[in-house]
Amino acid sequence: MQSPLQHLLTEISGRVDPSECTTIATAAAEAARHCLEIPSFADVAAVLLATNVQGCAADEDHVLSCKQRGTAAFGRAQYKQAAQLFSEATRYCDELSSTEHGAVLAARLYCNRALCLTKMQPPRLQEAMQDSSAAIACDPTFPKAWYRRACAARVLGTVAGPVVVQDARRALQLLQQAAQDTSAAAALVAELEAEQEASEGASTAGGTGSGTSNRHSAAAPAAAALAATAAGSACANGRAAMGDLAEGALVPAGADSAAELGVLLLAAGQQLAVAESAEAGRCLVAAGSLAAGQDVAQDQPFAHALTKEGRRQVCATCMARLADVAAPFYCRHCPMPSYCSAACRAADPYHQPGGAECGRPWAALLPAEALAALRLARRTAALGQRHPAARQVAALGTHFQELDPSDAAQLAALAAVTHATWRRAVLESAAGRAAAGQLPGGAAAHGGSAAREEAGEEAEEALLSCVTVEAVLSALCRFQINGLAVVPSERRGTEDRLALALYPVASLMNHSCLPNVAVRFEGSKLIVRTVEAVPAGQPLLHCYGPQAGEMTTPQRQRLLRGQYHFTCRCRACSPAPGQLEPAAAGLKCPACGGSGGSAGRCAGAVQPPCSVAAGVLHRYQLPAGTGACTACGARLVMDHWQEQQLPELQAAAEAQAAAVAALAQQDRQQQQAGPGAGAAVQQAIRTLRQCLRQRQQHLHPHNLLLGSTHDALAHAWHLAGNHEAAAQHLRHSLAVLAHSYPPASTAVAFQQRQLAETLRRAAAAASVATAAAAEAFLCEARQADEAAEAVLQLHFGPEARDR
Ligand SMILES: C[S@@+](CC[C@H](N)C(=O)[O-])C[C@H]1O[C@@H](n2cnc3c(N)ncnc32)[C@H](O)[C@@H]1O
Repeated sequence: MQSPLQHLLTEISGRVDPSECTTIATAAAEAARHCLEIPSFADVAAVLLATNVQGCAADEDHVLSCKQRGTAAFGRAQYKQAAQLFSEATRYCDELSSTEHGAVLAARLYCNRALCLTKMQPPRLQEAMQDSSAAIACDPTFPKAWYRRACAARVLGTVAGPVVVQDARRALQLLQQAAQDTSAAAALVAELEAEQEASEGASTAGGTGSGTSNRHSAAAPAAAALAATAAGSACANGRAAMGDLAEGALVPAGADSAAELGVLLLAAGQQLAVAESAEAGRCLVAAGSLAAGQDVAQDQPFAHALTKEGRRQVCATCMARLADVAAPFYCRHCPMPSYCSAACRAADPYHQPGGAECGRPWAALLPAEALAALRLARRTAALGQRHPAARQVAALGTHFQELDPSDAAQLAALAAVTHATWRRAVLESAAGRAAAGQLPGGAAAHGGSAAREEAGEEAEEALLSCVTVEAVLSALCRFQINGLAVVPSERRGTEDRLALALYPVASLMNHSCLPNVAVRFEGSKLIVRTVEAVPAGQPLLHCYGPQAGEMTTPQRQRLLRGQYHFTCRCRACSPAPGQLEPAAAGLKCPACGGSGGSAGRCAGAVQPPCSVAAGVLHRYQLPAGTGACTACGARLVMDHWQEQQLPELQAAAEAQAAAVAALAQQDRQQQQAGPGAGAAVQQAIRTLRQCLRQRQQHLHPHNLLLGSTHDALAHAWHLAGNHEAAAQHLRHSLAVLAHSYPPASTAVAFQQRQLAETLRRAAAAASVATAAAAEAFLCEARQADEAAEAVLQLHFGPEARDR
C-alpha cells in the first residue's frame, strides 16, 4: 500500500502534463503549481513537519532515567554502558530547559562520560578530552571539566605542557571561587608545574635524552589540535568536515574552467588531469603513468544525505562508524542525527539547533535522494559561483531531456514536494524563534559555535529566495547521474547504502564494466585506487553498476542506457566473437540433449527469444535472447521451453529462496544456541539438492545460478557441521564464478577466502579421515588465501585483511 507521501507524489506526477516536461524549468513550474493546489499536500506537510512526533519531541523522563542508570552503571564499574547512558541523556537536555539549566546539565553529563572513558580498558583518553572540551563549551564555569581535561591530557602525554597547566589552574581557581574542595586540583597544579620546570630546564640545557623533554617537544602541534577541538572546529576523526576547500582555493568568477578544475584536482591527487571526448564528455585521466595498486585520488562529498541504514550506523557529518565510537554525540534537541564527536556535531551545516531540519521528521521521511538534492542545491547557492567545487558540480550533466516524460514528471513532483516542505520548515523555525524572542541562530549554549549557527541560519533564510524548485529538480537529476552510494567496502548491496553523496572530483570519472580503478570509502572520504597500470593520458574508469560477470552485456547496457544515458562500448561490452558470455545466463544447447557437450556434440549456450523473469536463468530479469545456440546455432524448442524447462526452473528458484530463508533463520538460532543440525537444515539440504538437479538438467554448466545453489548448499552443510561437504560445493561455485568474472575480480577473491576458511574448518574437524587429509586441506586453503590476498591487496591496499 502506498504511504500518504507516495500517494501525493503519484497524484502530482499524474497531473503534470508530459508536454511540459521538455525542460527542467517548465517541468518544475508545472509540478510546483500542482503541489500547492492539491489539498493532500497540507496533510502530508503536517506529518512531515510535526514537532511532537515520538523521537522528535523532548522526553524529560527518558533523560532523567538515562542519567540515573548511567550513574548506577558507573557505580558497578560498567563504564562502557555508563558512557552510553550518559550519551543518551545528553539528547534533549537543552531543549528541556531551553535555558542555562540545560547547558549546565549537559556539562555534567559530558564530564561524567569523560570519567567513564578514562576508566575503560584501555582508557579512551582522546575521547575523554573531547568530552571535557564539550563540557567546557557548555559550561565554562564547571571546574571538574577543566580538571578532567588536564588529567586526560597529562596521561595522554601528547599535549604541550602549558595548555595542561592552564586547564589545571583554571579548575583550581573555579573551585576556590566556589569554596569547594581544592586538594586534588592543587596537587595536580603543583605536579604539573614541577614537571614543566624540569622540562624547561632540560631543554635549556640542550638535553634531548629526557623522556619529558621529548614528550613536550613532540606535542606542540597536538596542543594546537586540542585547542581547535575545544573550539569545535576540527573533526575528531581527523577527517575534514564535508568538502570544505581552503579559502585559497577560491578563484575569481569567470576564470578559465581548466584553472578551476586544476585547483580541485590538485587537492584530490597529484597525478590527475581531465580530458574530454565527443563520445563520453569529460573524464578523469592519469597525468603520468600510474602503477597498479596505488591510491591515486581522494575526495570529500560536496553534498550528502544519510539513508535510514546510515542514520543508524554512521556519524551524520564525517560518516565514521558509530560502532567504533565509545560515546556518540546527539543533537540535544532531537535524536535525528548522531555524531562521532562534538566537533562533528558543531560542523553539521544542515542540522543546527532551532534550524529547519531539527526537531521535525521531514528530513528522515523524505527519500534520501530528495534530501541529498536539496542540500546540493542549497550548498551550490550558498557558495555561489566563486567556489570551484560549486562551479564543477553545477556543470555536471542532468540528461533531463533524455528522460522518459513520466520519469521526468515523477522527479519534478519529488522536487516540488521537497522544496515546499523545506520552505515551510525554514519559515516555521524562523517564526518559532521570533516568538521565543531568540536571535537567529538560537540560544548561545548549544555546544557549537554560536557565531557559526547564526551564520548558518541566516544563510538558510536568505537561501529561500535563490533555491527554487527548478534548482532542486536540476540537483535531483545531477545526483541521479553523478552521485554515488556510500557503502561499507566489504558489502555492496543496495540494502547496504549508508549515504548518497556527490563528489566533485570523482564525479568526473567515466564508466567501464571492466574498470581500471576501484573506489572505496573511509568514512565520507572516497579513495580511488588503480587495480591495473594506467598509462599517462589514459582515463581512470570505475564501474557505475554491476561489473562484467555480474550481468550479461545486454543487461548492463540496458541498465547504463536507462540510468546514465549512454551506450557502453568498454572492452567488456565488445567481447571478441566466439566468447561464451551467454553461458552465464543460458540454457544448455538444445542439440546436445542435456549432455552439455560431454557427448562430444556441443558446449554452446542458448537464451530464449523472449524476456525471462529474474531467478529463472539469472539473478536479474533477462532481455530476449536469440533462441539459437551460441556454438552450433541449434534453435531452442519453444514447446519444451514453455511446458517443461520454464516451470521446472521457476519451481527451483522458489524452492531455493525458501530454503535460503530457512537457513538464515537457522543461522541466527545457531548463533544464539550453538551448533547442531536441526531438522530444518536437513530439509533445506534435501530441497537444495533437488533444486541443483533441476538446474543441472537445464542450465549451461557455467550458469551463475548453479553457483548460487552450490553456495546455498555450502551454507547448509556448514550449519550441519560438515565442512568437507561445504568445501566441495564452494569449489563448484568458484569454478562457475571463474568462468564469468574477469581475472583478478574481487567476487572470485572473496569466494576463495571463504573456501580457505571452510577448508581450515574441515582440517580441524574430528571427522577428518587422516593427518594427510587434513594437511591436504590446509595446503589447498593456503593456496586459496594467497590467490585471494593478491587480488584484495590490489583493490583495498593494506586494509584488505580487515575485509
Ligand atoms: C559521472 S558523469 C562522468 C563525467 C561526465 N563525462 C562529464 O562530462 O561531466 C556520467 C556521465 O558521463 C558519460 N559517460 C560516462 N562513462 C561513459 C562511457 N563509458 N561512454 C560514454 N559516456 C560515458 C555519460 O553521459 C554519463 O551520464
